[in-house]
Amino acid sequence: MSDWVLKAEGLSKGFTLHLQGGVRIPVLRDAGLVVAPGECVALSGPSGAGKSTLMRLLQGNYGADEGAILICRADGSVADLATASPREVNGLRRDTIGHVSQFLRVIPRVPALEVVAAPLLARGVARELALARAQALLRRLNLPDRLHALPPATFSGGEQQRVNLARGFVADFPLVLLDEPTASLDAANREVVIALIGEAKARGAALVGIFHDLDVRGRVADRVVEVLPLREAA
Ligand SMILES: Nc1ncnc2c1ncn2[C@@H]1O[C@H](COP(=O)(O)OP(=O)(O)OP(=O)(O)O)[C@@H](O)[C@H]1O
Repeated sequence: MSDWVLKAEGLSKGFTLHLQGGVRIPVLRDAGLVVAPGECVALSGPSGAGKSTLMRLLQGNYGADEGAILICRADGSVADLATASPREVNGLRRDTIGHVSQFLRVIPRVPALEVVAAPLLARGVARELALARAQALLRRLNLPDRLHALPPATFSGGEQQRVNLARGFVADFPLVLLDEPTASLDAANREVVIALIGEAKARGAALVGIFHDLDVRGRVADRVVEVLPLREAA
C-alpha cells in the first residue's frame, strides 16, 4: 500500500473576473497537501483564504492552473486529477473520491434511498444489497423510515445533510472529502458522524475536511493544515 492516498503539489489557482475587465484574483499559490491512509486532515484558516477552493480542486470541480493532484486508487494505481480527462475524473469520482458537500444537490423525484445507494449502484453492486446498505446507514443516521422513499427536496436542512452523509459513507472510497459535515446536525447525529469518520480511518481511508465545529474537529482530525490568504502566506 502506498504511504499516501492524496499528494497535491505546487497547486495554484486563481479566478478571472470577466465582468470586471478580466481582473485576476489569485487564491492558491504553490499549495501542497499529503494525506496518508487512515489519516484525517482538517483545513483551517480565515474566511476567504481558499479552503473551499482547495476542496473543489481535490474533487475535480475546478481545474488547477498549475500543479499536480495525485490520487492513489484502491488498486494501487495513481491518477493525476489535475491533468485527468473528463472520463478519468468521472471514474475517480465513482470509485475513489467520496464527497460530502454542505448542501445536498437534490435530484427531482429520486427517493432518498436511491440517492444514497447511487454510488454503490454506479460501481455495479447488486441493487438489493445496495439498497439494504443505504437503508442501514440512513437508519444509523436516525432518518425515519417513512422518509426513505421520498425525494429529499422537502427535507429539513439536517435531514438533507444526513442523506448527503449516508451517500458519502455508503461506499468504501479511499479518499473522502467533507465540507462542514456536521453543520446542520443535532448532538446525537454529530456523534454518528464522528463514529463514521473513525470507521473510515480504521479501514484506511484518507479524509480531508472543513470543520467549523472545533469540538468535532478536535475529535476526528489527526492534523490541522492552515490555508492562509496569499498576502499572509507570501
Ligand atoms: N468562482 C469564483 N470566482 C471568483 N472568485 C472566487 C470564486 N470562488 C472563490 N472565489 C474567491 O476566492 C477566495 C477564496 O474563497 P473560498 O470560498 O475558497 O474561501 P474559504 O476559505 O472557503 O472561505 P469560507 O471559510 O468563508 O468558506 C475568496 O476571496 C473568494 O471570493
